[in-house]
Amino acid sequence: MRDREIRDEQRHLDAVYGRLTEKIHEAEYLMADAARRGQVGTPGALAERDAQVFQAGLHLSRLNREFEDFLFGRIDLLAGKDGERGPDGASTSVEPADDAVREEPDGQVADIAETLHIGRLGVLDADYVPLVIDWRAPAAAPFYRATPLRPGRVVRRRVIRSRGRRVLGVEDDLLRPGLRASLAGRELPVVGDGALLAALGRERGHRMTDIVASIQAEQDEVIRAPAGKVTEVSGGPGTGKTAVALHRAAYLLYQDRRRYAGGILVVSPTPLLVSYTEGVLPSLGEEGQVAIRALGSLVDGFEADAYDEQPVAAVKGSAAMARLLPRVAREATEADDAPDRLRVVAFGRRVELDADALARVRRQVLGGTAPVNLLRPRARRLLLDALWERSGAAARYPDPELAAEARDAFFEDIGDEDTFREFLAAWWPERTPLQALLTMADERRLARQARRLLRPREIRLLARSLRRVTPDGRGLSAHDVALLDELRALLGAPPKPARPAPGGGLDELDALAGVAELTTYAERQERRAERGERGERDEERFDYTHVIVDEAQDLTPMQWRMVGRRGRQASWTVVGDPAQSSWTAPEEAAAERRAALGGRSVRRFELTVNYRNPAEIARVADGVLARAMPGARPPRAVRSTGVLPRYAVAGTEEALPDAVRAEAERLLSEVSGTVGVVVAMGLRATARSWLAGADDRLVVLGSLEAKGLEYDATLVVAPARIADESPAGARVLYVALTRSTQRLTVLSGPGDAPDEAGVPEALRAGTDADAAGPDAAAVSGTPR
Ligand SMILES: Nc1ncnc2c1ncn2[C@@H]1O[C@H](COP(=O)(O)OP(=O)(O)OP(=O)(O)O)[C@@H](O)[C@H]1O
Repeated sequence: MRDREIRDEQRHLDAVYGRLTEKIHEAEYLMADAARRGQVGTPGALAERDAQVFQAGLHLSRLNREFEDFLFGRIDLLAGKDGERGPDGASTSVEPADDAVREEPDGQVADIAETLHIGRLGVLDADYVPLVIDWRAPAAAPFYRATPLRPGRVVRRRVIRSRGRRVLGVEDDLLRPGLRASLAGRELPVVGDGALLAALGRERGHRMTDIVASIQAEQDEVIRAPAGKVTEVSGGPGTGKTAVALHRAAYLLYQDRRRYAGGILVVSPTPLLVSYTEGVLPSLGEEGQVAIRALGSLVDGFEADAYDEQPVAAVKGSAAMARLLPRVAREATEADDAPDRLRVVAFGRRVELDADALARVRRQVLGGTAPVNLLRPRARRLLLDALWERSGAAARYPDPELAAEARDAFFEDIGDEDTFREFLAAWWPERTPLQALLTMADERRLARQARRLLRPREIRLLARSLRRVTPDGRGLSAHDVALLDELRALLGAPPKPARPAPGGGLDELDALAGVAELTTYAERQERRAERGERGERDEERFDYTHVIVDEAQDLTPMQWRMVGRRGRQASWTVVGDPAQSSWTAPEEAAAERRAALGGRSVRRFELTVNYRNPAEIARVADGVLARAMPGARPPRAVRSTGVLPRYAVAGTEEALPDAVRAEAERLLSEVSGTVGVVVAMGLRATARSWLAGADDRLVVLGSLEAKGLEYDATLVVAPARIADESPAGARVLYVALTRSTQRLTVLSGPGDAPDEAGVPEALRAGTDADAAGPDAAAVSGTPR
């Protein structure tokens, strides 16, 4: 029966590829036709050509891609209630018709009225009959949502596994097990079980894969939630928050491409998580439509390449910085070598402003409300005012009209003089955010500015950490980047250098027709890079239509402010888990988060199933969670492997390197996929040197870098050092323990106080809290 069913699906897939081949030929014809039009040369024809090339090119690149599993699902449905059909050719009703199921003496019977195949893109045959329904289309929703409790019209759900053009296998679920259904006169067959579990057990690589074939009902609710306002998703580790957020981006694009194309920003905590996840959207057919950026690369022109230790991070991320930075920005114009005297010649006499007079004018200028760099015209005017005053000329013109005329002439003459202009440029220089940030490395100056905002120790830490930043922006941390963004807003953009007149074809088209609509985000990025090479700066984007924040529990107040600036008009999807937060002042962050989301109403979802960790590993992590966040209810692990975590001990500091190597080797031999070695941030570089030259399936990570990632096997080294590294250390340890899909080894070092079974103290304590029972409080990895 299995072979017959596979042959049936193969026939369908052949028909789909047949149709795709026709579409590819159509698209190629359109491309060739567009090229001919290109020779006409009028702007209108060019714009039309560009649109056509864009559409055809998009189509071609999607169709030509040999998707591993272009077609992955099928649902067999009862007749629908209203019998209406939607634009994709499928019936729209979710509920079965009243007479769809017949009662017979030996039970319920029904005929399958409609069969839909679900895939990565929709494909219609030449008669507009759907061969494949796009997974994001409303008609595909029952594939993900139907449950035996609420089956709707779905009788059988089938997951189809294929490679290239070959169907390899099928797995069925019966949603109405009591019903005898027939399809084309034959009883509906059911093959295999466990499509989800098969997906979860597969080996992991260094890139995340999509989950379209096995999205679960609670996840589907989030993916398809209406886009208005704020969609907030909480859930413990491994519940699919990141996966769901990315699939939601693809769904929004499908829903309203005009609105969202190129306008979705995904904010990720680390560059590692960016590179881990960035393949998912292209695999869903959305190449280059979504900007995925790490917090440290959110401000154009800067790239964080350094890490702040926890006490420094705590200062830089805190809301106090939002009060300190305006002072820094205001004083950033005061250069050490600024002139302290202004001399001009007016009416044949020397007129002069001394240091005191200049200081008075500076205070007056700063009374203005514009960003600091934009106050220069005000500075010019107030300096001229002061000079006019000082010249005493006003007294010579009793008639107010004549006085005003003389004053205007004075302003014009003096204002245009080279000496005055040079003075102004030196006295009120334009400052870049980086220059302003670097002024904070001066501890004495910072101490004055930060009075009553920071403690002396905090001031010292801050100034010291900024001394590592070079004038060209190397040595910045992700926290510094948020400060730069704040300073950029406070200073205001210096006037842009005049753009060269539009030259090449595409730029010209942009200018003509606002063709941004017609080009892909990737194309625009490429051109942006080209412009960058030519030394032209593009304006940074702040007008995203949708902002997705991953690992939202970790954003500091200053980072919320930075992200908030990019989504003033946007709708939001915010996913996170407070139990994994490495940030220590949650209330402060919550206030800035509310401000960033701009008071929009919030729709909350919670994911409750852990798809990553086997139950054996989840149990160990749950113990640590109970200690890190008493009362938190962990997510439920769906599978078990029968393999318990392993505990190993290195009794001395000297024994640690060999033990790490041995345990890492052991895990490499036990799994065929990736191995992550997680150590305290302070041990990163050393641990990398211990494992230099190891198999490239192995990665060494600092605890904070492990956020969001997963490995077939994880080695957690010296847990107490991870836990002791910050006040949020126990939560960071919880993150480290929840990275594995198959195997976990915990290696105790000196200081971990392992018991005779090798279980370190940090993991033992959890069992006490376990005794309080799982229902100790109604919290599940996240507060309700
Ligand atoms: N419905 C699903 N079908 C198959 N795999 C799934 C499904 N949901 C989640 N997964 C897998 O579970 C793993 C965890 O997902 P993901 O990284 O999105 O979780 P998360 O909630 O973001 O975790 P964390 O909080 O630890 O960052 C991934 O490998 C993902 O592919």
